[in-house]
Amino acid sequence: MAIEEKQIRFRISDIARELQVSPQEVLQFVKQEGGKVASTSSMVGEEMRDMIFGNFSQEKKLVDETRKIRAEKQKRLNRLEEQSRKAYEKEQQLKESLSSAPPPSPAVAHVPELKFEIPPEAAKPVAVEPPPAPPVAVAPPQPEPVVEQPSAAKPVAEPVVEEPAPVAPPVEPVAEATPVVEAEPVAEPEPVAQTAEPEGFTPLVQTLPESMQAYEAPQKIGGLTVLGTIDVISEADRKKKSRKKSFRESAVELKGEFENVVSTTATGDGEAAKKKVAKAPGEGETTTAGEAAGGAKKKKGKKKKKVEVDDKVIARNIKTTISGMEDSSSTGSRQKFRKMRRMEREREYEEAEAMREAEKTLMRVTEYASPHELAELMGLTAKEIIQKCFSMGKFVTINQRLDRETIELIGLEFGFEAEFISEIEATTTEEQFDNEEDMQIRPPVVTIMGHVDHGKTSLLDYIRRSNVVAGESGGITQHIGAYEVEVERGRHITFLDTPGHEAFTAMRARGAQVTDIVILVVAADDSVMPQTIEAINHSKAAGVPIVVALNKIDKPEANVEKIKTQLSEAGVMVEDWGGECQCQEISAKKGLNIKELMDKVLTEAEIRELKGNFSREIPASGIIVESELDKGKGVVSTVLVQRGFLKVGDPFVAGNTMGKVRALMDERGKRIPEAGPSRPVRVLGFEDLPQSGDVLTVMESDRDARDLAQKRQIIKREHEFRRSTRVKLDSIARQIKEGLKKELSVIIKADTDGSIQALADGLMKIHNEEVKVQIIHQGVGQITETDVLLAAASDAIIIGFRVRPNVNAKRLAEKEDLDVRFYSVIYHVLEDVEKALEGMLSPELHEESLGSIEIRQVFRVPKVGNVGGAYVLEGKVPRDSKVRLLRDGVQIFEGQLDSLKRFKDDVKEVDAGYECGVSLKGYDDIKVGDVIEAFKIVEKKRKL
Ligand SMILES: Nc1nc2c(ncn2[C@@H]2O[C@H](COP(=O)(O)OP(=O)(O)OP(=O)(O)O)[C@@H](O)[C@H]2O)c(=O)[nH]1
Repeated sequence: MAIEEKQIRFRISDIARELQVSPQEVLQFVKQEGGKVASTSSMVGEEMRDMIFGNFSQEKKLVDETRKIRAEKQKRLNRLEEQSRKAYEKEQQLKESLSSAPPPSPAVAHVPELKFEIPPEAAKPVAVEPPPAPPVAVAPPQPEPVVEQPSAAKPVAEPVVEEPAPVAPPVEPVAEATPVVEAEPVAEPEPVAQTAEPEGFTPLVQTLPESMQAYEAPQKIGGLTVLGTIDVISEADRKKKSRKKSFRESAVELKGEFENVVSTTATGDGEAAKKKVAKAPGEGETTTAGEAAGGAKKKKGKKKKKVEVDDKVIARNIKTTISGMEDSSSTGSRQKFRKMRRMEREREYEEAEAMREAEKTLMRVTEYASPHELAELMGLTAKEIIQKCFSMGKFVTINQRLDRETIELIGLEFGFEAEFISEIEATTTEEQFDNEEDMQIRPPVVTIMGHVDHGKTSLLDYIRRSNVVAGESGGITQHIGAYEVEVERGRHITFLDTPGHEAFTAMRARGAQVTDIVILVVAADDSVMPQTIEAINHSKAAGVPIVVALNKIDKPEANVEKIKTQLSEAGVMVEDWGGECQCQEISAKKGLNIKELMDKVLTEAEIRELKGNFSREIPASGIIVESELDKGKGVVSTVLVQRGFLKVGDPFVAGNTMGKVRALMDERGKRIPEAGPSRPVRVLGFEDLPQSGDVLTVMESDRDARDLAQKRQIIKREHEFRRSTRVKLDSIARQIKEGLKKELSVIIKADTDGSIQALADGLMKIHNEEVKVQIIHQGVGQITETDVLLAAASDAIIIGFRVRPNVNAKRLAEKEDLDVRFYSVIYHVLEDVEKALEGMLSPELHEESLGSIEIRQVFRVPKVGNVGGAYVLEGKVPRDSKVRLLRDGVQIFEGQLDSLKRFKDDVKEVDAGYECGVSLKGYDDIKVGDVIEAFKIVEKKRKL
């Protein structure tokens, strides 16, 4: 256990998230696999996790693929981002270096031009003086300097230097500068420039006001755009749109600012500007602003265009790349999923086809059928069967009962596969078909379950007393095992008044599924108790929905939330907790909210659209709920009609007995002529006592009924006479080999929760390719009749770990021929199961019970210790036998008797029904009510 506790555990919901499937699905799977989990927040071990992954392998594959695609996509995005970041940084660097270093290399050519704006150098006045500027500018400098000035830079300096004071000059050069630039190549007079530069340039820059320096940047940015474009285009073709955009926007902004200044400074010379505009269309103001750029204009225009084109390309590229990635992740996976679904459907179809094919050659037959019966089933003559048997070396007569193997062989010879069914199944009248128009909504059949004292009887009593059909006096007084109540006008519910799950399971054990809905009563002032868990397990095993009734809410100590939590841990998630089970707080004693509870039951029934065949033409059928032998009336049975109408005078078979309906009575003892679907009715007229769960079927005639009943009796007798088909640990391997078993169902009863946990964990790990272990129920405490019934119904073995069955359970287990095993060492359990699955179970050490004694009084005897005044309940207890002391079915001590007396005399043994005095060797803490079980160990050879 210690080791297991250290194991890594995983939450079901986390696994589900990982697989991207519904947690409920995973929970269901874990439960199917026998995992002891209550809710999706329960934890499972590594092994179960692997099993889950195995089961949801397709989903896992899909998730992994999607994840891979996503990772790939992310990687590519990161790469893109990195590249664009680098490009952006590069641009920034360039921008900075250009704006901080005015006269550097190639672009420098333009830079000086920008300084034509020197006008502002005259600083503030500039702003005021713009108007005077134009005239001045136009007049003097325009012609001369322009022509002479070779490059933009030099002329700039010149006029400035030469005409320091006037504000206007600066403007002119700007205006001219542009044309000059265009004329650039023409310009020769370098010397001029040389002289001008040294004086004017430096100081100018230095004196430039900050604002102006800021304006320089835009100009360069004009160039920068170009630079940036080059870089961005070449390097960052996968640049992230947004970042690029922000950069471009900022550049445009700066440019805009610059243009404003320029346009305010250089106003008049529209023609030149116009020319340029014409040359570089679409640039509008930008082009006008670019006037200073002269010869660079063309280039600029071109480059601008290129930038745009490239931007589009980049945007497109990014878009395609991303959409491509999205495609592969979402559309791609969707396609895959669709493909998978299609394949799945195809597979399902193929399977169904194969099933249909197999059905054609399937022969449903009882064990020990005769050649005559086989011939009928296969559409042959009995002669053919007998001949075949002869050819196989078997000499049979027409009515001789054949064993299983022979039937299988004969079937194979004629191309049929034998499926063995019970005598009742075999003799159930042909398959019944229901016409759609005969099907009508029928009342739900409800069983109330819950722990002792949680209020089942009180609830049933209340319902019986109060919810009787309006207008009728008195409630239902007699106990008949089932009754129908009218909850509201026209809406009925049939209650199976067989509290506890014994009846429920007993019926199921006989193949009768009667209950549609289970009301699980839990006392809100108590907690979810062992029987509550049992009821949940039983309902789930039968696939019956549960409606929870949280009872005793009138009590101040009622804690509804606590119960809901415990229920969720037990695998019942109530609706307001997001589960599927409806839940109603009630007080059975005070009759609080019972109507609401009934409404919920009806809602549940509506959801399930419970329908019955209400045709009067078909032979009715029903289930025996309870039977008794009445001194005056003979056999009286409560029958729950399931199909058609049961009428007085109908001949019928019920299990192995038959009869004719002499009288029908309702729950109040009133005679009625007929009873339809979901109606419980008392039936008189049976020849013999039928068993709960037997199916009653109306036959054409008395004779038919008698024939069928006799046939069943014969088959049953043969069955009983032959071997049992119950699953046994020592024969499971054979059954696996024969393909009869695919899983070993186990019920664990143990002394403590810890033992159960350890056992369950250990057993869950045992599985091989052909078979797995499934724990269908587990609980603390002695083995009860309910456990035995559940084992019988589910064909399971019972493992008692340091616990024993009570007397009734023991009897029932013997009667049902169930394999109940007792252990006190976990390792032995696991070893036995493991070996059994491999067919290697060694000769079994079988324990034979000799008898049991109940302690009824305890005496303190000086020097001896506690001595029990006891009574032998059953068997014979020898003095020297091994014994175990049981308290409430749980083993407290195992050892030997110290003394066994009758009236102060030591005796060798005491028989059942006699009193005696006992003491145990090495243990004297005996208590009233303890049971001492005497047994011996015998070695039993393994059956094959
Ligand atoms: N206060 C209160 N007591 C209740 C309520 N329902 C039942 N009881 C009491 O709880 C006790 C047990 O109720 P039962 O109806 O006998 O319980 P049960 O589940 O049928 O018990 P078993 O038949 O022994 O399995 C009785 O004393 C009831 O009076 C309720 O709603 N409120």
